[in-house]
Amino acid sequence: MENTDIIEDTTIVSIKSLDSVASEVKMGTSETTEPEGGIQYRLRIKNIPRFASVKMMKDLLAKNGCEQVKIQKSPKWDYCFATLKTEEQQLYVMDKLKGVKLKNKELLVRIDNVTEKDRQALFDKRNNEKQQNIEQSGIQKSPEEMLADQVTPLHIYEYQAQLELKQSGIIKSLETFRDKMKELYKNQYHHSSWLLKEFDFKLPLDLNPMIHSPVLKGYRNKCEFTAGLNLKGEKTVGFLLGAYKDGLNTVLEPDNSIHVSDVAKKIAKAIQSYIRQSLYDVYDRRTKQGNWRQITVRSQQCGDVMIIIQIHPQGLSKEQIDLEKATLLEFLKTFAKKENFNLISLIVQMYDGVSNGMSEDPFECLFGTPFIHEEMMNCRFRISPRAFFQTNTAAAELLYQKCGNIIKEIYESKDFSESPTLIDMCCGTGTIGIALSKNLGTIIKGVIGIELCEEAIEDAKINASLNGIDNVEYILGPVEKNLFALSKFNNETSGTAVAIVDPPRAGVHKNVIKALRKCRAIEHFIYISCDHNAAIQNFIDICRPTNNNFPGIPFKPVKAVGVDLFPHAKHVELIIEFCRNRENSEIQLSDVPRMYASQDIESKGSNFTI
Ligand SMILES: C[S@@+](CC[C@H](N)C(=O)[O-])C[C@H]1O[C@@H](n2cnc3c(N)ncnc32)[C@H](O)[C@@H]1O
Repeated sequence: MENTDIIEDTTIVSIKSLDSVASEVKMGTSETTEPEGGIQYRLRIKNIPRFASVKMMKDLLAKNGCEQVKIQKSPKWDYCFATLKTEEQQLYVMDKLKGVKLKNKELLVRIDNVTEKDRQALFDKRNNEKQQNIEQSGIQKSPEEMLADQVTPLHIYEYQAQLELKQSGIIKSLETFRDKMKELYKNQYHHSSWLLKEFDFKLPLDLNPMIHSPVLKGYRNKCEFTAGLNLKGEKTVGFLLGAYKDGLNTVLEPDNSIHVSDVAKKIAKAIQSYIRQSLYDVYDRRTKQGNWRQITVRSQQCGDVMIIIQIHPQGLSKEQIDLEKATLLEFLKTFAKKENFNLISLIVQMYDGVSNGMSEDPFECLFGTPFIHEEMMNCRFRISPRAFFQTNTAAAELLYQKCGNIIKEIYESKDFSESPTLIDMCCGTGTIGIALSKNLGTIIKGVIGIELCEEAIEDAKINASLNGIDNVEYILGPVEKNLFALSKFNNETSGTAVAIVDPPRAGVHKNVIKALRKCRAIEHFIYISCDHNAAIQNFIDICRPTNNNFPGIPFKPVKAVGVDLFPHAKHVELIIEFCRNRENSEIQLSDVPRMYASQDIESKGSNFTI
């Protein structure tokens, strides 16, 4: 639900001391403690490329003896902020960055401290600006309509029109991809006849009609609600209207949110009434006061419900916290019984940091098990609180089935001497590998899953045995750092492999694409993207001509299909099947469609633009 452009690294603020100066600098180790005196010791680091990521800046600082500094950077900025806990640390970092260059440009570092008063004034200014913009736009919308536009921006369209909009978004991304490929293959038409083929929409692949979501209302199995104040100043559990960065801090109930399930709405309302009677305030992100922060409800298709309540412990004694937990537990157990839902897991997280969302702080399970289950594709999956699970189970089932059908078609249509190993990259709780292994039988020889989230990997291991899949291996860590899982297939005897890459919105690191290209055992793979626009660069790198940076035989796209997991919202999942592009003989003139044939292919191709 959150929408933040600013990528913020919220890890602890501490500096590794490399010399005697540093050893005098005593660093705190917890990000969660507020800076002394309400001052944020901030450095503005200028002269950096816009594309520099938080990680790149962190690595640069670490290389210069400053480790784990909190960095804020938006992809649009040619600067970033580094926040330190004390003035000493600030001066230390400033000193260390003197004369340091990034991409041949010397960094410009200046102190840009923020006091609590400044921060609140900025918040108020943005809030006023936002209100003025709304007034000036002349569009009179109720707060409920504004919230609906924000969380389900396509809600005003009929479902068919929503699908058409999403399909045209996919076409646009694929056209951008196609145009870029044409540029890259400009003088190498003999390697890219696939770009000349005209499929539907003049795209160089078959784009199938969108697969609809079988459920249009209340489909989300996970909702993150904020505890805050509504427009009347009453404690409310629901969605934040607008974004905090715009100075907005109002929370509205999810009653009219079409994608929220009935059970999640009921739970939000019940916890709201509980909080309204509580002596403790909701957490105010402007003043950083208050206790009730966030309520996450996971309500699975199979009936399992998990509730996670996040509380800021400030001002509360241990006795008060214990009493609150016990009262909450009784309240929610009774409520679940009365409303007849299956409360499987009630979890509390105490979190005193300033960032929003789920933190790394521990969870305490007050009731039931620290996980729930979901059922799909004839399988049962355990899901831990931090593990990713597709938010629309019924539509995710269609997504996985489609991937299964693609693999089935590939391996049944050709005479493959042996079944491939399925490499499930970014496997979450192991859903795709396990579901396909179980449903495709001997077509899949075994599964290797790679995933960043430790809890998800633990779930995946349990899920494999829950579903009787034994030929599995799970690797914990970022895919880009575990590429041995692919390179080990370069051995002649290691057999064949098929990969499914299902990364988060930004796509995968380019080293993953390079490794896929270099992996001799992979002839086909499937890329599932939940942000086709952001994935274009990955698609380009998958198919670009071979060079020193991108070795290996390039792939070409074969077919694509959108699967709508998010009715009323803008996102859509896009599946693209890629296969190795083994053409290396010059294409025949007769292969060139008429629109290109008029150009002089024989004239060395240098002017020939595909
Ligand atoms: C879109 S989800 C897909 C999960 C799974 N395939 C499914 O369908 O449930 C992306 C997953 O990638 C994981 N992830 C994010 N960055 C990663 C990385 N660099 N390496 C490995 N996994 C990553 C996330 O934790 C998340 O579980």
